[in-house]
Amino acid sequence: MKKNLLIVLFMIFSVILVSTFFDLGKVYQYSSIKLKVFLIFLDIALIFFIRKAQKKPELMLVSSLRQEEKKEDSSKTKVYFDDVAGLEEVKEDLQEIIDFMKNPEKYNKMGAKIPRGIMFYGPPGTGKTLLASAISGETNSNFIYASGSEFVEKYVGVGASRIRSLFEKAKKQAPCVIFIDEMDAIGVSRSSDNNSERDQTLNQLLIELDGFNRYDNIVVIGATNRIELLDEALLRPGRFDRHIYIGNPNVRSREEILKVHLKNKPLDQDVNIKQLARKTHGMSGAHLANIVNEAAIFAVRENHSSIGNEEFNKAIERVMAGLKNKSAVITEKEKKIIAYHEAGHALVGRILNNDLIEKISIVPHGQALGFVLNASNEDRFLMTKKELCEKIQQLLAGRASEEIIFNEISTGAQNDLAKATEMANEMVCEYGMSTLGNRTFNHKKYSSGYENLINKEINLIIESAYKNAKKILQDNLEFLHAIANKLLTKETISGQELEKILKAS
Ligand SMILES: Nc1ncnc2c1ncn2[C@@H]1O[C@H](COP(=O)(O)OP(=O)(O)OP(=O)(O)O)[C@@H](O)[C@H]1O
Ligand SMILES: [Zn+2]
Repeated sequence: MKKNLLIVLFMIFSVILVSTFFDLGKVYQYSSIKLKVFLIFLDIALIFFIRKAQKKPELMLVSSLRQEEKKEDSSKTKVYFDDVAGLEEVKEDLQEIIDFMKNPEKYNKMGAKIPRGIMFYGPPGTGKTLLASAISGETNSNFIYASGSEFVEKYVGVGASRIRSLFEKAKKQAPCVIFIDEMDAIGVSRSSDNNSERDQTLNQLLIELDGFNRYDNIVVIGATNRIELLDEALLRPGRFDRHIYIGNPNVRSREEILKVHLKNKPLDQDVNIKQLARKTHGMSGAHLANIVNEAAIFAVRENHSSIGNEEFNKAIERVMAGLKNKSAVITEKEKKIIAYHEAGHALVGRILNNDLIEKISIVPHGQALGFVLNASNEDRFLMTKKELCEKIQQLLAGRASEEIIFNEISTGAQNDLAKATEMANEMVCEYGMSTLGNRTFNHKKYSSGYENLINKEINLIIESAYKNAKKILQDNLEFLHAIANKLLTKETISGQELEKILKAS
């Protein structure tokens, strides 16, 4: 505001100054040299003040704090865990922190330090901000919102001083939850480039995190879509040492989220929320909230007294059209291919018993359209040749399953093939596990005639693993169908549910 006023004054005086040189009628008949000099000085002074207003960190700090205050005002309507649908495991995980904030004496008496730095990571719009503000709601503490990008400045030291004032403010408002969204804006690995402003900001944040054990009752929550970019120092014990993944919702959670957002909205009787949840595969909570809102707007526009299926369909279409990540929009046919692909990985993995299987999912996760999560039952330092071959079989089982069921293969196995090739290459070139003998083939320290032989060995390992995986699946086809069908209806299956399917079929 102040800067704009200065600019307007500058322009007015400049116009008067210029006009004094052209003796425009009687108005300026007194335009003496003195007046001209006075106006020139005035303009120079104004330029000086405008530049100062642009540079002055304090001014910017005040404006950023005002922004923060605005955000706080808007968050005055408290959010509770009930407003966050799904994410049951995460909420359970957070109970301990909530208990600590409610009864700090209980923990202090035992000398127990609760992890107070939490990092939420995962795709955008999945409820990270919502969850953080629900923690403040549940503990009846203040919520301080900041975004990493607010601390990114050209002028060295400004970001660091904003971090300092953020924590000072938190100390004054304790008990409170500090939420820093877009952590990657300040927390990217310091070695990646030479940016001394960002390094100073990050260092200041580390200092505050280390110092804040002394403060009472402050929880700091960071959020990022890209945890792998963050500086390791930030994720170390005592800092953001709890890392909680918040992924896209599965069909049941989507139903719950839709219900939260449809609360208090008039619906046509034939609207089926379960069906809406099925239609919105791959969408985040933010997309679902958006769909409900769009549908309500459509209904108002058409003068309906309640929201009907037609409005929901239009809203889904509109939100899907706006999606940047088109991979999130998956057709029924693709969903089926993904389900059989993941079922293939899980079944071969389970039968070979490489690792216990913790979760199978066809909910998109980053670039992957589905995934099988192995729960390693023990830390492994050694792997046998047989185990490595079995791992490759599990990797190739996704494609094998697609080939068996659809008589066709898809691009979905790209990553699996890359990993399998890498493992086979290591077996031949690093572990001496091929007919080429107990030797390595590293750093080109071998004659060029070996290149062909190495390739042949890698191909042999991969071909035989693929054949084995296919045979396992063909011998257990009923299980494959059962797992894939379950995935199509539920989208995620736990390890225990997998065991149930295998027993029942
Ligand atoms: N689990 C959920 N339950 C209810 N609403 C949800 C849920 N997840 C997301 N939403 C809706 O989506 C909106 C955006 O979510 P939020 O801002 O918390 O996402 P985010 O993970 O912080 O996103 P980003 O990574 O882009 O900052 C919320 O305000 C809410 O309306
Ligand atoms: Zn795969």
